[in-house]
Amino acid sequence: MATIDDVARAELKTTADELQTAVDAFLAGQEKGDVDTCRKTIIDACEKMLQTVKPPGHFQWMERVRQMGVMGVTHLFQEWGAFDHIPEQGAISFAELGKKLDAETSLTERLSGVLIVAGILRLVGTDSVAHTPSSLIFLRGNPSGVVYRVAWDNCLVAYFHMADFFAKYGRKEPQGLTHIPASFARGHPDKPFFEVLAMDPPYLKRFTDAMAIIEAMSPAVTAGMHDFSWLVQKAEQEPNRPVFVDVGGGKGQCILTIHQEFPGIPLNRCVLQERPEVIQAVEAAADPTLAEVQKVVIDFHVAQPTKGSDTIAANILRIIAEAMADDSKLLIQEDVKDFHGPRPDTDTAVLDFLMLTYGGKERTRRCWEDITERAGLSIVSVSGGDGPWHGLFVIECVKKT
Ligand SMILES: C[S@@+](CC[C@H](N)C(=O)[O-])C[C@H]1O[C@@H](n2cnc3c(N)ncnc32)[C@H](O)[C@@H]1O
Repeated sequence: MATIDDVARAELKTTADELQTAVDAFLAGQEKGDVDTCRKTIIDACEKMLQTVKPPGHFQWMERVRQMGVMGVTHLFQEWGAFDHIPEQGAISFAELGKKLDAETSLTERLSGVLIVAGILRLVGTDSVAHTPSSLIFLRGNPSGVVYRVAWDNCLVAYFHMADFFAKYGRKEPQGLTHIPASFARGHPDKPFFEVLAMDPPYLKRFTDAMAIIEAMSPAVTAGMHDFSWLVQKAEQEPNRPVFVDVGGGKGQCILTIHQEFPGIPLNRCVLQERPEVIQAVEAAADPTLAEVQKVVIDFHVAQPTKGSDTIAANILRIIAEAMADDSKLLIQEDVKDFHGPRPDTDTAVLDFLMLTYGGKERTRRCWEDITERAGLSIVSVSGGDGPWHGLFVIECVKKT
C-alpha cells in the first residue's frame, strides 16, 4: 500500500483548507455571479489533491489509458456525428443509434461504453444512451466542440509523430518556418505550417472557425485588457489615417470585438491583414458586419525569413515597426509565460508544447523585451484581464526613439 510522505501530508491538509475556503466563496458568490475565480481555485485545489492521493503504479497508467480511450471514441463519435443523433432530451437505444451511424449495434454499444464510464454519456436502462452536460459540447456547431476538434488536428496528429521528428532533426527546439513537427507530421516537412493547412480546405476551415471562437472567448477587450478610448480620440482628431491594423487577424473577430466595445473606432478605417486563402474565405463569407473593413493580403514574414524562431518573430515585428508612425502603438496579444511567477500557468505550459510543434513558443517577459528591442520597439505596458485565459496579456509597444 503506497503511503505519502510528511511534505505531501502537510500539502494535502493545506490544500483541503484552501478548497474549503474556495467552496464557501463559490457558494456565497452564486447570487452575485462572481464565481469564475473561485471555480478555478476549486478545480486547481482538487487536481492538486488528486495528484497527491492517487496511488502510483497500476492506477496511474490505467488512468492514462482511460483518457486515451475517451479521446479516441470522442473523435470517432464527432466524425460520425453520433452526438447529434442522441436526443437532447430522452435517450436512444444502441440499436437505433447504430442504424443512424450505419454501424453494428454491438460496435455502437462498445464505443458508447467508454464515454458512459467516463461520465460523458449516460446509460439508460440496459440498452440505451443519453446525453450529459459534458457531451452536449460535442453537438455540431457547439463552440467548445469545434475548438476540441481542432485540438485533435493541431495537437494529437503532430504529437503522434514527434519522436520520429526529433530522431530525424535532433533533440533541440525546432527553428524556422519549415522542418517543424506540424508540417513533418503531415508529410510536408519542407513547407511552412500555414501552407500545409491551405492544402487541406476542411482543416483550414476548422482552424479558422476555431480561431474565431477562441478570440471571441478571449478577454481582449471584454475584461478590460486594453482601453481603446485613446484610439477613438485619435480617430476623431485625424480622420485620414487607418486606425487599427490587425496583422494575421483571422476572420476579423478581434476587430469586431473591439469595435463592439468601442464603436467610435470606424470600421472602414480598420484593416484586416491575412494570408490569401483566409482573405478569400472572409470575402466569400460576405459577413455584412465586416463589409466596411479593409481586407489586405499579406505575408508578414515577407519572403525571406531568417532562421531561428525568435528571429522570425522579431522579423515580423521589425516589418511592422518599420510601417509604424512615431505615435502608432503596436498591441501584441500573447502569453507572457512568467507573468505570475516562475511556475507557468497550467494552460500556458501546455500551449507552449503545442507552439513547439509549429516552431513557435510561449515567451517570458525577458524574451518579449529581447525580441521587441531587436525589432526597434520598446514595451510600454503589459496588461492582463479577468477572463478565462490567465496567461494571456496585451503587450503595448511603441517605436524606440
Ligand atoms: C493563431 S492564428 C490567430 C488569429 C487571430 N489573430 C486570433 O487571435 O484569433 C494566426 C493567424 O495568422 C495568420 N498567418 C499565418 N501566417 C501568416 C503570414 N505569413 N502572413 C499573414 N498572416 C499569417 C493565419 O492565417 C492565422 O489566421
